[in-house]
Amino acid sequence: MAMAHIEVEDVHVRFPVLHTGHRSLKKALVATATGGAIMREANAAPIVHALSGVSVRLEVGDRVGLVGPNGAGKSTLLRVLAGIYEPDDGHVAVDGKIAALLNVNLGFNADLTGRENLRLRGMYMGLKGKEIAALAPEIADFTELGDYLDMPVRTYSSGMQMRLALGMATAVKPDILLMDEWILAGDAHFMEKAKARVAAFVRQARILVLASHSADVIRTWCNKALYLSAGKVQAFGPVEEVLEAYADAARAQSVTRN
Ligand SMILES: Nc1ncnc2c1ncn2[C@@H]1O[C@H](COP(=O)(O)OP(=O)(O)OP(=O)(O)O)[C@@H](O)[C@H]1O
Repeated sequence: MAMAHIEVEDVHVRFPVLHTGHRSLKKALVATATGGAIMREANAAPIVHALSGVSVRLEVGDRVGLVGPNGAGKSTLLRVLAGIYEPDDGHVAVDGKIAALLNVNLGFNADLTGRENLRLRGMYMGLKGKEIAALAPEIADFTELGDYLDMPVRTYSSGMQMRLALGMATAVKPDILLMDEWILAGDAHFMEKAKARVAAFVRQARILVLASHSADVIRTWCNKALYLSAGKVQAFGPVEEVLEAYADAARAQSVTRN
């Protein structure tokens, strides 16, 4: 059986905040309580330190919920794992076939049709033309997109794009699945139909990384949790322990604020 693992070593991601009016923006950013640490240098644009020395190793069987306040770095970490962002410093090694269901235009090329996007994504995942062609009817059936499959993706609603992404990802059975929780909240009819398939698909992944603000979602799908705050790992371990650490920190912060 194919092994899968993820090794993240001292990863840093920084975003320069480019804006013509960055002097006043700088003040506004520094005043915010949440989000990555903001660094200021004289006469330079501020830099958001979205991930700041993140290290973690994930093995087969790890189903990890990413938790933390807004701006903690959860989406950034998912994008680094998906290869969408390169770390500014540090290393990421990923072994295994990855599928990323992230809410960033879902990685589609808006000018290509649904079918063309499926082909591209299949190739990106290392499938051969014949394998993609063999999957196509099942995906078409699952997505219920009908003639829309031959229309450019820019004509799709966000729900339709979600169906297309989900149809493709669930057909290819990735070793490693990276998800935002939004995917678990589609329109009622479609999710009713998709539920069994999504559940089976999430379970078959050898490693799952799921960002969510819902403790219930984390408890349902995960066996570990990683608590990020200001781009740093605050806790990593069994779900209940980490959720407790996060809840304690949130309580402490609300006491300090009041
Ligand atoms: N493209 C970008 N340009 C500039 N700053 C960014 C960019 N993407 C993220 N950031 C900043 O990086 C930090 C981490 O953001 P990220 O989206 O990873 O947080 P998150 O934990 O996913 O938040 P949420 O729970 O609100 O979705 C934040 O301070 C955010 O403002």
